[in-house]
Amino acid sequence: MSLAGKVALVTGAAQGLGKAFSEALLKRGAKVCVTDVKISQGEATVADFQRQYGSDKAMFIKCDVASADEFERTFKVLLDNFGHLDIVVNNAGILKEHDPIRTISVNLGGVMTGTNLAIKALSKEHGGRGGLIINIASVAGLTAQAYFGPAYTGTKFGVVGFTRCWAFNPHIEKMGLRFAVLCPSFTKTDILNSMDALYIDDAHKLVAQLGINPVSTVVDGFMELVDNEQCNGAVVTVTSKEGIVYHKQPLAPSKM
Ligand SMILES: NC(=O)c1ccc[n+]([C@@H]2O[C@H](COP(=O)([O-])OP(=O)(O)OC[C@H]3O[C@@H](n4cnc5c(N)ncnc54)[C@H](O)[C@@H]3O)[C@@H](O)[C@H]2O)c1
Ligand SMILES: CCCCC/C=C\C=C\[C@H](O)C/C=C\C/C=C\CCCC(=O)O
Repeated sequence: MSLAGKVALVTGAAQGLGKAFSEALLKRGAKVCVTDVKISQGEATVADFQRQYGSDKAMFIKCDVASADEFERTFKVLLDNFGHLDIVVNNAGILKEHDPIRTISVNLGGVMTGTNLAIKALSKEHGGRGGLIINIASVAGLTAQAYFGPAYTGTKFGVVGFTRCWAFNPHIEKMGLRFAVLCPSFTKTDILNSMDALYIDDAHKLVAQLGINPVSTVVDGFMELVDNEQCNGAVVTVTSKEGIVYHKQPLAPSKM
């Protein structure tokens, strides 16, 4: 499916998975707004994208997802430049167990703020064209591990619950919105370099036991969610053992 004419915003996209998701969307014809706290790396990523895909296809905006004001300004600048928005990917995340409050502000607060702003910008009830909100959690958001960060795990469980709850909202259909959650297992990115020393050895042991995703497989899982237009509220894991798998909520939501 072509994404020509679509506009996407991806948070934490200067490097790693966010950069790879952005490039996958660009390859399919979308325009992408790359946002990140890392200014020089974000600008370099966008310069590279502009060389490959066209100067009008990508832009960079510095945005700390933990700052509601900065995030709101980012949506405004994006809409002023690209005119509309169709896909929001709340990807920015950190793994810093020594700072649980910052972990909550970025991993969960950032996803909540980004989702709420996306609902306003995309909703047909607010003058938008409808669209897709993909929130990036982790397998650690579905299954807690014995030797993996509790604060990180708590925020990722939060991302899954928050996003599923929005997907079940009865007004979503008339708003023209679709929600999805991507839950990768260990993936080869720089996030390991930012991990607390306390967890590095255990992370390496888990990786040796369970394997590690190449970024490309996680991108396949991401594009599966972009393309599965019939599916609202999908939660998909990407693991090296099982590949891309859809997960139902353990108990169905109650009906009125
Ligand atoms: N790599 C993995 O093993 C793995 C597995 C499951 C889920 N994830 C999730 O995928 C997402 C991307 O991780 P990654 O592996 O690409 O990590 P990464 O560290 O390579 O990239 C994360 C990006 O987010 C940015 N960022 C950090 N704090 C930010 C903030 N406050 N505002 C805006 N941007 C910010 C960083 O500058 C960086 O560019 C994260 O949410 C992470 O939890 C990663
Ligand atoms: C080279 C090591 C890379 C380490 C990446 C660092 C952080 C990863 C964060 C992920 O969100 C956590 C992922 C997995 C949680 C732990 C184990 C689950 C394993 C499930 C499985 O693959 O079967």
